[in-house]
Amino acid sequence: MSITADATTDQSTAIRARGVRKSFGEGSARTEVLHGIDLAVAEGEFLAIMGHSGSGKSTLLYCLSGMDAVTDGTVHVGGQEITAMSQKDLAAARLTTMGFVFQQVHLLRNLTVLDNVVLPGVTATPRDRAAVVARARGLLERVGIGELADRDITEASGGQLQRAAIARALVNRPAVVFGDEPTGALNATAARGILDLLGEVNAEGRTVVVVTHDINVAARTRRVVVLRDGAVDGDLRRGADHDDASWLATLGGWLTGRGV
Ligand SMILES: Nc1ncnc2c1ncn2[C@@H]1O[C@H](COP(=O)(O)OP(=O)(O)OP(=O)(O)O)[C@@H](O)[C@H]1O
Repeated sequence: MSITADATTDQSTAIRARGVRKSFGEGSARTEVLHGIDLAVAEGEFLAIMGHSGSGKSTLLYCLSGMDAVTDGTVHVGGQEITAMSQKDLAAARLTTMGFVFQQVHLLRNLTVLDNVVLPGVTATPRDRAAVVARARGLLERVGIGELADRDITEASGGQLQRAAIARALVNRPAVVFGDEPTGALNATAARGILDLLGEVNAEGRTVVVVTHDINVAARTRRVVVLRDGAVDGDLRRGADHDDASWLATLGGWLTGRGV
């Protein structure tokens, strides 16, 4: 894998975006959606990206995770410049160092719950199938759906499927987990379970970055970045003196002040 060294990116910085611009379309239809984003996310941080619909949250998440190419600027993940990687190296880096949880779970309908979790594991380490299967079963137990492992995914509820998606995201032990509205399709009880899990994922040292419209999701994180029209409009961290209630209240007032 080609690695572009970056002496100015601290090893403890999980994600570093510099001057990230993203445009869609060609010619007169070309629109710039991200206008030069600078953002550093420390290892182990739990960050929410908020902002109005269309402000560029998902686009930023996709640029930070290499799911989408930037138009200009650089992104480093774990000290490696993903914006300088070949498609092949980027695919390998995404598979082994990043996990993804989306609003709509993209599980394969013709596979069992277990096989969906196993798939990215055996793709990363094809000769390790037995170990991957054992790890996948352990993860399904951990996310509370061990009994569904050998079932068809059509037999699982939305909340159970999202738990499976988290297990799948963790199977290669990624340093960073990205979530795009991970609770957006769930009822309040199922959403709370998923947020508890993401909190645990973060507590075990993984960096977690979620895009959300929901203050209850943001209140679980320790830092909230607000985007407005493709630029960073605010960056708030939970203070050491904040308990859950005062952090939620502070966040609510701060977001209201930004019109979010
Ligand atoms: N593939 C694409 N092609 C063209 N335009 C796009 C594409 N993806 C996003 N956009 C545009 O970029 C802008 C930002 O979209 P994005 O989905 O990042 O916003 P968002 O803040 O995540 O919105 P939402 O909260 O509604 O999901 C929007 O105007 C959207 O129409």
